Amino acid sequence: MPLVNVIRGEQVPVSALNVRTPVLRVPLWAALGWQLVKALAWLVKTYVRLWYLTLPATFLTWLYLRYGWQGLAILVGSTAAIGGGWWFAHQTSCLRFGWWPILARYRRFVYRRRWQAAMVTAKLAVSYDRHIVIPVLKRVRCQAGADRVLVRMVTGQIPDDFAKASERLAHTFGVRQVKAIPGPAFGTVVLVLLRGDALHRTIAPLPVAAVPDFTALPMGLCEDGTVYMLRLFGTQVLIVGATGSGKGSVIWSFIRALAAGVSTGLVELWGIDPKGGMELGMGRPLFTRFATHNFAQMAELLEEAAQLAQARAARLAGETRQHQPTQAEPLIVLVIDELANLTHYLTERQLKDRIKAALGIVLSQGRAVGVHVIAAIQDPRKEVLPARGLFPTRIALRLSEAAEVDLVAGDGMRDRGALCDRIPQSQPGVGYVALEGDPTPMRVRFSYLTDKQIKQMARTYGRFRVIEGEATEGGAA
Ligand SMILES: Nc1ncnc2c1ncn2[C@@H]1O[C@H](COP(=O)(O)OP(=O)(O)OP(=O)(O)O)[C@@H](O)[C@H]1O
Repeated sequence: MPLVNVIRGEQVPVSALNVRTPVLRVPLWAALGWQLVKALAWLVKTYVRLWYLTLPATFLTWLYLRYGWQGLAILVGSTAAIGGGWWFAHQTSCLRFGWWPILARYRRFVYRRRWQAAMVTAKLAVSYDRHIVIPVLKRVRCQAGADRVLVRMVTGQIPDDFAKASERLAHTFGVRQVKAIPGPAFGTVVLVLLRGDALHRTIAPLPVAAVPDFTALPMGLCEDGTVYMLRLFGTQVLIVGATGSGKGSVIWSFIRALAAGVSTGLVELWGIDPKGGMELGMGRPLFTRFATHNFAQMAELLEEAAQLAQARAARLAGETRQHQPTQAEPLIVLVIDELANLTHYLTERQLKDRIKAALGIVLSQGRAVGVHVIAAIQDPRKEVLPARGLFPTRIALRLSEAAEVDLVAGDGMRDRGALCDRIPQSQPGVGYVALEGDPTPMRVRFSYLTDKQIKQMARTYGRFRVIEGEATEGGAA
């Protein structure tokens, strides 16, 4: 039997004052004296612990007693003037070192008040050896639209326990969403409590970089206000979303990020739009190859891409692990809208098999040799898209069922906060992505290009095209 049991966490007393049946008869004055000493000790402890409240209160009381109301008025006025001056002179530092820390103190106080009840009702309190132990609220940091609460978990808990209770916690603390991410040290978890919504407005098209960075293509905005960058090197991209979820905006944000590369010949876009060119048609001059009606031609296009990937792989084997695009050997990107038309709905069996085989080769061998696929699909089920596992990067937009989320984003992602089935229809272009090195999904909104902006982009950056097998030189649509 261990001498001492170590259980990290905070013990919840049964009540503030515990009275036991006396074993020894203690005189009343001694009992009262002891309680008085305890009360004094508690007062001193609280005074020191809440120094950020007690010290200013002491100072204000002294100021009032010494100088009266004038003293207080001068202090409040000069503090407001300094704060206002700082705000107008340098807003970022004012927020970072002035406002956020003050707000964090206040929020810590608010969370602390509800902490015990929240942990117990969210089933995050642990009962051990007749004691109730709850996670410890360690620190609160505020930032625009979100609070980050560092929590030390009770021994035996893992961040996923908090992820599973995130919805309860969101309701308890009155915030829009709670995300649980592993903390900086073992045994800790960071709860990100999201308040406002940086994504409620449509995101305008982002600037086009003169030379695209294939490791960081700007696509839209993350909910923490940063730009969402997609890494294309080494991956294939699948976009999944119900009808009207904004799959088109992901495709066009992506094409825009590559547009300068298209005009300089560093990138070739090959478009496959089985819906008759409804989606990609507006940007035709950007595409080197384009197939919209003829499925045989789509199969040929995919087979050509597969051969290219195999040839490049054979040539580069042992030389490099990542192909670097040049004008002589550009990066090929197959843009496929409504992939299910090729892999599932197509009735001609032979053609379907050819397409599946070629797609499998491109997806598996093209990643490292500069032959990439970005494909959109509505239905993520395995029978609709058998090659789903060959897309390392998945973008999950609004989905109709909760069960689809893990199919698309990965196991446990819904529990970790990818609430794709909760995205309102009024927010097209909003979805969840996994960022590198972060197991929790990030909510993003992709930039939206109007038809006019797409045509304008095609005129500016379009180069040449081969449509349904016929070559047509020249940029203008
Ligand atoms: N990122 C976005 N920001 C704001 N509005 C958007 C965004 N994306 C799409 N929309 C709006 O939502 C509508 C539907 O979008 P879109 O047609 O791209 O969806 P979809 O997923 O491609 O649908 P479908 O599967 O039917 O083709 C658009 O007409 C547009 O008005």
